[in-house]
Amino acid sequence: MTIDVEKDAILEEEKKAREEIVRIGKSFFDRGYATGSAGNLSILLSDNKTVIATPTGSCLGTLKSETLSKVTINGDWISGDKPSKEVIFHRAIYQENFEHRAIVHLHCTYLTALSCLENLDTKNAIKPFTPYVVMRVGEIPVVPYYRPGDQMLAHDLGLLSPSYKAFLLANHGPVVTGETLQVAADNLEEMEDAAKLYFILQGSEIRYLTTDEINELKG
Ligand SMILES: O=C(CO)COP(=O)(O)O
Ligand SMILES: [Zn+2]
Repeated sequence: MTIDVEKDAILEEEKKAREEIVRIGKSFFDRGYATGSAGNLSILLSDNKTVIATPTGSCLGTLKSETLSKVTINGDWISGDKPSKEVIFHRAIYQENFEHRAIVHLHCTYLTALSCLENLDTKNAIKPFTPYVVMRVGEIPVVPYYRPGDQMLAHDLGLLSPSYKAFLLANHGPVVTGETLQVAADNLEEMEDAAKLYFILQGSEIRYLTTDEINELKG
């Protein structure tokens, strides 16, 4: 590839990433997964150095492609509005595992409710009772509570990043990764539905999947 063709491909990739963030942010907001200015989204570009992220305080329903934040994976703010205060943990997740290409963090109702329960199993927040969460994300470790934007969130998520695809921040909400932003969004929706079912099933005796059934899904 000549330098010009290469440059065009990079610009095209960045344009698509920006459009994807705007489209998926609006979809989350329109369907009630995101409210007010909570939550943040990001995509790591194929250079493994550049992250396009939602600006701090932005409403996911009204994002603008040209004002999204562009930062380096090391934390330098290149352009756009001021990045999300959680970009620090998005960067840590990418830095520790390049298989994660996009991240969704929301305060969606059921997963956030789940994150507020005492005595969660910190190794896996959703004990499997349906197959899809197991198939799509596997186990979901719980990160202890820290205030939003705290460096410790980045520290803990960075340590977990090589081994997991999704995480639950205690008393806060989910962080979900994917090989694309659409995959991360689909993973989050599957988790949100499982958390909803978990609350609907309170008071009923749940038949959890057996170890054999879970292992078969991990295949
Ligand atoms: O969800 C949020 C904090 O955890 C929102 O923060 P930002 O507006 O800085 O992205
Ligand atoms: Zn948050």
